[in-house]
Amino acid sequence: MTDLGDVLELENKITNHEAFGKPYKWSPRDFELGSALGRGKFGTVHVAIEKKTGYMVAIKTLFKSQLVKSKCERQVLREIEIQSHLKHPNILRLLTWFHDERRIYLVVEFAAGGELYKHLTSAPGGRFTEAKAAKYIYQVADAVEYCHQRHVIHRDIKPENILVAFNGDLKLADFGWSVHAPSERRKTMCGTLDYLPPEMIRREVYDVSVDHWCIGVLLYEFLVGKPPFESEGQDKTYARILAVEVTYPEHISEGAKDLISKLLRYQSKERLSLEAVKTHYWVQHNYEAVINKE
Ligand SMILES: Nc1ncnc2c1ncn2[C@@H]1O[C@H](COP(=O)(O)OP(=O)(O)OP(=O)(O)O)[C@@H](O)[C@H]1O
Repeated sequence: MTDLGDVLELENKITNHEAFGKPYKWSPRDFELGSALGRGKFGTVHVAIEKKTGYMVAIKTLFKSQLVKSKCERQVLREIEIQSHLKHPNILRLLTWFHDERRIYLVVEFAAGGELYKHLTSAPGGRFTEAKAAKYIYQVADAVEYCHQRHVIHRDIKPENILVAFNGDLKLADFGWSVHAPSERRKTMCGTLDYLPPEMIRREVYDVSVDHWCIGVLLYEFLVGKPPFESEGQDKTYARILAVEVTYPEHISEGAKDLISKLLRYQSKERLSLEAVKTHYWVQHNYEAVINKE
């Protein structure tokens, strides 16, 4: 099935969703809107409190006119459809959604720590300790493994798309680029330049293992403070990705290097499984150190 066919099928599902088109019981009046948490391409995110329960949430408001203008309606519908089915402690929960004439409201779990990217840039030396990086990579691998078991590829894993909960746990967010992986493998180019795997640069068909590559890039960025293939121009970045040209600063341990190098494999089939990431000796050893400290 083509990408478009896929999206149309999902759109059809949404318009047949029991909550769609009905004067749904949730409305903005159910929530006390608080301060703005940030701005995205299509609207603003506010912290809010559900009036009856006092439950704290985040509400993302999207303007329909802007979505239509940017031809992103389908992408957003896809994001809603996919995220509403994912229930995992390290995936940002979409609690409910509703819409009025002008806006779509997404009610999501509140992640009090904000973007992981900010945590990384403000950490000493702009990088995480190996213990923290191991905990985080375990949680991301567990969340992504859960997605893959449900045939969902995230395709855009990077620190900007991960939030931090009040208790310090990670919440994978931003499923705007994610897709339900059909049996046939896919060919669309997407994702962030620094995180693109070779098969996407070469515009070849790809599968869930694109996310394994991104977890390798993510771990490198956690430990070094910048992604491994970062270069001045796009062409240079592409060339370095295709050559899998990775250099490790001296402070990176052998265990971390071993794990990164087993994820950053040109051949997608050779990339370590997510189960193997979680049980990798470097992750286990360092994650235990964090648990004992907490
Ligand atoms: N659930 C949440 N809890 C806490 N802060 C959030 C939450 N969701 C979003 N934010 C904050 O609001 C900002 C904007 O989020 P949003 O998801 O709209 O945009 P984005 O992902 O940065 O951009 P884009 O529109 O390109 O996807 C985020 O950068 C983050 O700081």
